[in-house]
Amino acid sequence: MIKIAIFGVGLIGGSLALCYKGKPGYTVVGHSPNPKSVEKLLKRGVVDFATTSMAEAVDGADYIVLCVPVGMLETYLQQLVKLPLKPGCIITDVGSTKASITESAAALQLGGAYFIGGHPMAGSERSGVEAATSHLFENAFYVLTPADGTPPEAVQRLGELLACTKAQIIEVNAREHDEIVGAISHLPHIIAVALVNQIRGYDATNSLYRSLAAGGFRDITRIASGEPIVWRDILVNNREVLLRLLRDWNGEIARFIGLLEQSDGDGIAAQFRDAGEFRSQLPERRKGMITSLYDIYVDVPDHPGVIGSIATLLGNERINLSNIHVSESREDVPGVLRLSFRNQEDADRASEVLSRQYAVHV
Ligand SMILES: NC(=O)c1ccc[n+]([C@@H]2O[C@H](COP(=O)([O-])OP(=O)(O)OC[C@H]3O[C@@H](n4cnc5c(N)ncnc54)[C@H](O)[C@@H]3O)[C@@H](O)[C@H]2O)c1
Ligand SMILES: O=C(O)C(=O)C[C@]1(C(=O)O)C=C[C@@H](O)C=C1
Repeated sequence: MIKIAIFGVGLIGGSLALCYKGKPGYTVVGHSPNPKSVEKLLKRGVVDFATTSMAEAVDGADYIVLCVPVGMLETYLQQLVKLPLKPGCIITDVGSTKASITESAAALQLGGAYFIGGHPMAGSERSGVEAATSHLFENAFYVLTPADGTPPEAVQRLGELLACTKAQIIEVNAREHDEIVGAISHLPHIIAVALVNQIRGYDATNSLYRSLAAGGFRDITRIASGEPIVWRDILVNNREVLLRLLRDWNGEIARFIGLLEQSDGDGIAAQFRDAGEFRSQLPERRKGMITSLYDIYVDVPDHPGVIGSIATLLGNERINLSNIHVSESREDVPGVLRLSFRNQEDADRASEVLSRQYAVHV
């Protein structure tokens, strides 16, 4: 039996737990310092066992996964290595920054255990175990940041464990990770929050701002609803990288101010062209997505239950849906659903079944 101890069973810890819970050969133990949370975890059935005791959680554990906010990682690691750990035990984390924890771990005496930093490039603006799902990591990149000197066998063992997440494992240097993820994740979160707060200020004296806020504002600001403590810790931890990125951001904004001052329409259009071209090259369907999915598009009327009836039609034919995305959800406009399948055969069969009732495009 492989024992996995998860510290901090929230969105990410809970989603990881669900990847193993109920799979033969695995036992998942959840830890929380709070007895009420322990009760909740057991009640929700996210873990096999839950405890407030660190020692009990790590006793005999083959893997320990730290899923607490970045600001708590080092403290947890220091406490853990004082406990008797199973020889060969692999400790990993899921923190959104990697340099500081990887460097702290390298400076600690881990006994017979190994630390390998980890970061699944998937998540949500939601938080807590209520938002956890076993599919969260499917097709996403999962970054590992082993320090120099970590035995390759240990990295391989962790990769084998994480295969259950259906994510694509990739090794990246911890500092390079923080530079890149600072730019593609942390900076966008700052921009989203700053933008929402700018509009919040205008809305304070005229609530038409919130009333008229439509798709564009929602699309760019979803991530402004991230969990405040989680994001506080990430930004403070990656402060130096972010200060550099924000100075570059000021340059981008200054460029727009200049173009507008000059009424330089061609310059503005060129900015949109360059951005659109780069954006069209991003993996489209989901952050970090790497494997191809096979898509079909279905026009659907805007009424409740339509997604359920499509899922039922597919379920009746035993066609597995991998992903579903609502492309248009305004009240007055029929929606377009993008349905993704694992292979062309499933996509073709789904197309045939659904086209009996709906307009289907491939
Ligand atoms: N949210 C995302 O999109 C995302 C994606 C990838 C990685 N991460 C990383 O995953 C980790 C967890 O984030 P999350 O989104 O699951 O957050 P979450 O709030 O859903 O879960 C955090 C968990 O840690 C516990 N916790 C919070 N503060 C604690 C403290 N002081 N002491 C002990 N436990 C504490 C909470 O009770 C909860 O169980 C963070 O390090 C974050 O950087 C987040
Ligand atoms: O999709 C989201 O809501 C996320 O914020 C996920 C996201 C990201 O920025 O892409 C956020 C933090 C992570 O550490 C990894 C992924």
